[in-house]
Amino acid sequence: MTDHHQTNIMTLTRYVLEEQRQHPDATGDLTVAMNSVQLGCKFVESCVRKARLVNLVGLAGNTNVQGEDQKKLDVLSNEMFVNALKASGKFSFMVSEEVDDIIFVPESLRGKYCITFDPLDGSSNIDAGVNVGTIFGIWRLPSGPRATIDEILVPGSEIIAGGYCMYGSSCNLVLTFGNGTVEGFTLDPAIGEFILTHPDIRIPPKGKIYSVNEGNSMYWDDATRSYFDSVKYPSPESGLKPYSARYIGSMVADVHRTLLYGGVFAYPADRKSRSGKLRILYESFPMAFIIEQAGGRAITGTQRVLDLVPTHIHDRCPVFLGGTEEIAQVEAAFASHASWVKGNAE
Ligand SMILES: O=C(COP(=O)(O)O)[C@@H](O)[C@H](O)[C@H](O)COP(=O)(O)O
Ligand SMILES: [Mg+2]
Ligand SMILES: [Mg+2]
Ligand SMILES: [Mg+2]
Repeated sequence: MTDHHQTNIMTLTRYVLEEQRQHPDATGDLTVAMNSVQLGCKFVESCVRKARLVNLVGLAGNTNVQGEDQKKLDVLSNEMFVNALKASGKFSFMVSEEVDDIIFVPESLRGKYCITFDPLDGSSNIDAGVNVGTIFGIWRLPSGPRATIDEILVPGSEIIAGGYCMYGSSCNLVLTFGNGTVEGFTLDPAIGEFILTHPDIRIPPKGKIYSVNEGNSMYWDDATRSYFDSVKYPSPESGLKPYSARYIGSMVADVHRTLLYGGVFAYPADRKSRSGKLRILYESFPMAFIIEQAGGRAITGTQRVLDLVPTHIHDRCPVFLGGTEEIAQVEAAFASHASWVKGNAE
């Protein structure tokens, strides 16, 4: 290293290659697959930066399977990811938030993985220039190119890689392969490479921030209300201070802050959205995987998120994720209001 320049840098590609070397039977397929993910993220990052200047803000004029109005950037990001991922030759099929059905890759380009992704998360924020992101999960298909959809309608714990990229004041890609570490990379726009800047991220067991759309609180169940009341109005005897509230409305940004600073992020079920809002395969599972690998927990209120088995590709689930102490308190709130939950499930 010279005075100011680090020359032995850990890029994302180098990191993935080094991971691969830990596994003597590895074929390099995951490295190639990750390169196509990186390409998609760099493309979206570049589009997000110039969106206002090149008229990439606003609606595309279509709705997706969730009934959401697609933004121009939702559509463009989706197309970029689909093309880059297909071209890698490592995926047999894909599930995207923006595409109603499974995307099957042409036979000649099929590989042993499936990828699920939310190409642009938090897209309602895009027109205001607020942080957005991409979320992805990678799955090994036991039957490889001959796999059927059943091979990803499996418990979330079978995911093999999860990550997100946040297009914010900097562009950060956070990734785990499930070996108990979560690594954070920052894009150096000068060389177009993601550089390891946040090695081995650990979520604090207890934080000071809660993150939830409180505008939905009139629809909450008693367990959810009692948990959030407990962080806002700690009993005087406890000597605890109330938590601060932070809510951006981009899951990637809210989870990223929770991962780094600690606390709790939630999108609970409520009387309006009986399964919450976040989609299991490409929002809840990858984020739950990252949070668990960083030492935290992710639950629906009553169940570990990664124990869920979706029945449809766009299924949703409630999510509470954060530090171990916060999630133990959420669990306690749901246990003590179990009768409410049971009564409503019937
Ligand atoms: O579900 C999300 C949106 O995803 P999307 O833009 O559709 O990929 C999350 O990013 C946000 O956490 C969520 O949209 C915030 O929802 P509200 O609080 O506005 O209901
Ligand atoms: Mg959407
Ligand atoms: Mg999303
Ligand atoms: Mg999206």
